[in-house]
Amino acid sequence: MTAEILNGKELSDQLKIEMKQEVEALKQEDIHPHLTVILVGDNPASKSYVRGKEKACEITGIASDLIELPESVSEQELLLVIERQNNAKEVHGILVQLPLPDHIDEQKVIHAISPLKDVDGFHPINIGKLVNGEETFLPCTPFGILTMLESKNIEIEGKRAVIIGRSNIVGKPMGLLLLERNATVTYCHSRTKNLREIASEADILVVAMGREHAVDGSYVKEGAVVIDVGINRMDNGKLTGDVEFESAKEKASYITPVPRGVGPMTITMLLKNTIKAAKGLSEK
Ligand SMILES: NC(=O)C1=CN([C@@H]2O[C@H](COP(=O)(O)OP(=O)(O)OC[C@H]3O[C@@H](n4cnc5c(N)ncnc54)[C@H](OP(=O)(O)O)[C@@H]3O)[C@@H](O)[C@H]2O)C=CC1
Ligand SMILES: Nc1nc(=O)c2c([nH]1)NC[C@@H]1CN(c3ccc(C(=O)N[C@@H](CCC(=O)O)C(=O)O)cc3)C=[N+]21
Repeated sequence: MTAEILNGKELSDQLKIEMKQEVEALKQEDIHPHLTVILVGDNPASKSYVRGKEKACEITGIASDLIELPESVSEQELLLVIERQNNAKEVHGILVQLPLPDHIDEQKVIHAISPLKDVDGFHPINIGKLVNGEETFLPCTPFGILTMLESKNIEIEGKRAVIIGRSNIVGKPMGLLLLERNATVTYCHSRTKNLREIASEADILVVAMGREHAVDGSYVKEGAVVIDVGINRMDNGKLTGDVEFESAKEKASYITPVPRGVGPMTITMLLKNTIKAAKGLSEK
């Protein structure tokens, strides 16, 4: 089998056209969706993601502010900046770009963001809702992956899903979302034994390890759906995933490329959550 490529860039572009119309309609009702992105330090990768987010906001007509703080900013000062955004009526969504410098407690910062403006879906209240299967802001990367699966009518119910990676922002919420949709979910991580054996039982294999080409075709069951979340910069400057694309493609039914796979969908779901926040707050 040779896989069909799940083009996240193309799907993102389509969704952005729909969102642009939705934003225009909201503006008629005097609701102006507005996202604030807070960037600490000048990590080049973070800067590049943030630029992507600003561009996507511009395309869809969402207002975006970027607050850049120096690497040396104190935790207290950052918390104050967040508090101000929590209280700013015109701001619907707040995103603090991760990772943060070592002297700042990431969890403390995530706790400080109003759950109503937590468009990343990282606040413990929103994670709790996700665990309970209640309506909430879905974390953008898993939400984007789900949207890609749905766009191809890929069945989830009853399927065996294997997630490699258990981070709070990707692996864990991904498993919860698939479980909610009645998949049988297995989490793998760095202490997992027989990774290849477990992975090759998956109907849906999600790889979020942050290790260039750690998974190749020998980990993929014939006909499986392979989702590559990894973003790794190679020595030649190009981006590549956690999956060795060529050999995995020969066995999969669907596969996401890197770049132009999951990454663009993550940003698009951020916009979706911002629109949702704008609608929610306006109802109050
Ligand atoms: N496309 C997108 O939109 C996004 C892409 N990313 C990318 O996805 C990747 C993962 O990100 P993130 O979840 O934040 O990463 P983390 O580094 O937080 O987590 C990596 C996970 O992979 C596991 N892992 C590492 N090595 C192995 C191994 N040899 N065998 C099995 N499991 C292993 C770790 O296990 P343990 O817990 O035991 O340490 C951990 O759970 C990165 O490349 C990141 O850049 C991230 C966010 C969004
Ligand atoms: N609070 C917070 N929320 C996040 O959602 C968040 C974060 N912090 N920190 C870092 C990770 C990573 N992430 C990506 C977003 C888009 C692409 C993306 O668009 N990638 C393009 C390539 C972009 C390029 O060429 O540089 C692609 O895969 O095609 C990748 C990765 C969001 N993250």
